Amino acid sequence: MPEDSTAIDYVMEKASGPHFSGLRLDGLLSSPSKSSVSSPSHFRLSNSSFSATDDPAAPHQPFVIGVTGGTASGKTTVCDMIIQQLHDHRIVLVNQDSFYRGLTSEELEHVQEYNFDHPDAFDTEQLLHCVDILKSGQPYQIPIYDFKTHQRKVDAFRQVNACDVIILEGILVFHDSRVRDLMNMKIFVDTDADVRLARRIRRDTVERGRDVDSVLEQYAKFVKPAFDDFVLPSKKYADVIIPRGGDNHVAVDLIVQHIHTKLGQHDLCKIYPNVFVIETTFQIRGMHTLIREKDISKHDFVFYSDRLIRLVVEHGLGHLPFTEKQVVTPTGSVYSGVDFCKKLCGVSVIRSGESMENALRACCKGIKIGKILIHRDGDNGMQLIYEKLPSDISERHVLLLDPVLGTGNSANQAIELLIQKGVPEAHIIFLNLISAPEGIHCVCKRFPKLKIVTSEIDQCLNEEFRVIPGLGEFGDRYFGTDE
Ligand SMILES: Nc1ncnc2c1ncn2[C@@H]1O[C@H](COP(=O)(O)OP(=O)(O)O)[C@@H](O)[C@H]1O
Ligand SMILES: Nc1ccn([C@@H]2O[C@H](COP(=O)(O)O)[C@@H](O)[C@H]2O)c(=O)n1
Ligand SMILES: [Mg+2]
Repeated sequence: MPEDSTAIDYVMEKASGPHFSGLRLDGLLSSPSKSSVSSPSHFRLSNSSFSATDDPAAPHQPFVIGVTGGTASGKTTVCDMIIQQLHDHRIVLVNQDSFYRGLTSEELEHVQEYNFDHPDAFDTEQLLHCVDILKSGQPYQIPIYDFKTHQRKVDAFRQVNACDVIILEGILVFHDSRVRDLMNMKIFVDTDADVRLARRIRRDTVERGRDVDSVLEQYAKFVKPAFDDFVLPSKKYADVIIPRGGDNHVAVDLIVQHIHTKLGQHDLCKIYPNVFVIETTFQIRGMHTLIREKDISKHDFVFYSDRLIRLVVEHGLGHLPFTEKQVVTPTGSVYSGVDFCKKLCGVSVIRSGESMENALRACCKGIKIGKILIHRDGDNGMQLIYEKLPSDISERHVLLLDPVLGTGNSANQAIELLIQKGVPEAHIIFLNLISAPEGIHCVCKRFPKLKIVTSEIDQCLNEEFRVIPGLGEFGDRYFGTDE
């Protein structure tokens, strides 16, 4: 909607700007703000609030973030920003509003007298139950609340599934200690009361079917007193206070960074249980450092790539089924061991996948290796050009070889072909050195039963669909065609 410079909230937004001195991080950042003398820190990150994920005994507990603040302070806006920036994680937003009790017909007749800002207006037991269920890894059907009718929808729900991060947002989520105690991080969105009132007038008249008089009346009678009685006193529980809500990009970025750190680097493995990143060591990091350097010699690039490929191949082979086998040792004793899976083949995606064939041959004597060539036709349109696969491939486990997983489009095309040839999805292991998160999402969403084994997950793809930081065109560097 275009900004109307005469609208009351536009005037208030503009007026509020200079009154805030920005953010302060205790012990990390400080601003010469005048507020530092008289008020508590505007922005505080507390380490103690991350006990759930710090506890190694509870590695799969979702990280719970509570977001509160007065009405129209920008809670939902801040949550949306966090969700957008934490795109690598499975996140669910649970709004306290969804747990408003539906009004009885008698209450509806006197709706102007109903206090929607009092803790009793919410079914907090049900909210607690919802978070409990989500924390146990099960889905939950969240009610859908209608602010126009003051009722919940009778037979419609919003299903939310198990997740890594739960964001719990609402005016009174810090009020009840049982709800507060569920949270690993507590955020208070702190926006001037006059800005909030202006926003609320606009929102409630545009979206919630109210007229200006009723909004002002409700505000004076219930909203403001409840803010003073319940919301503002809960500010003391906050780990992070965000002045100016969604306008405060610096604060939101810092929060997101902090959550990223607390969740660890390979959360994609938690999202997709079939993604395996080989355990990192300084040797592995050292080899990655070498092959990623743009000026490394071709010889060294090949040497260290081969070493890494060998590790990925060995790790991938570890995911194959085996049968038990006993042998007699030269001492005459019996050793109870296992026998390798015999029905196996490799398939390399030409050309860079061919760089992985030698490592596979070195590990699996006489292994059959097929080939697939996919032509990149625009950004998404992949075209299969050539395939040569073992005729009995449907009976084999397949190690699909491609050193870099970028968008996932060509990988999906190759996997699709293998499935068409009768290979069960669960019999495919996709091996690569470097994966982009976008590629992992793309492949795992479409083929959840397939396994991916990689040695590092990179940050992202850039606008040209290249992996960042990545290592450039692997095939050109490996086969020396970039010179
Ligand atoms: N920084 C901002 N500048 C202008 N308008 C905003 C800003 N943040 C939120 N709004 C608007 O104010 C209203 C209330 O914001 P919202 O995020 O829904 O607040 P809350 O969830 O705290 O009630 C919404 O209509 C939203 O579009
Ligand atoms: N039927 C209802 C239910 C709630 N409200 C008001 O909503 C506010 C909470 O939502 P925010 O997005 O603003 O946090 C709260 O202040 C209630 O007054 C309502 O008006 N009608
Ligand atoms: Mg909201």
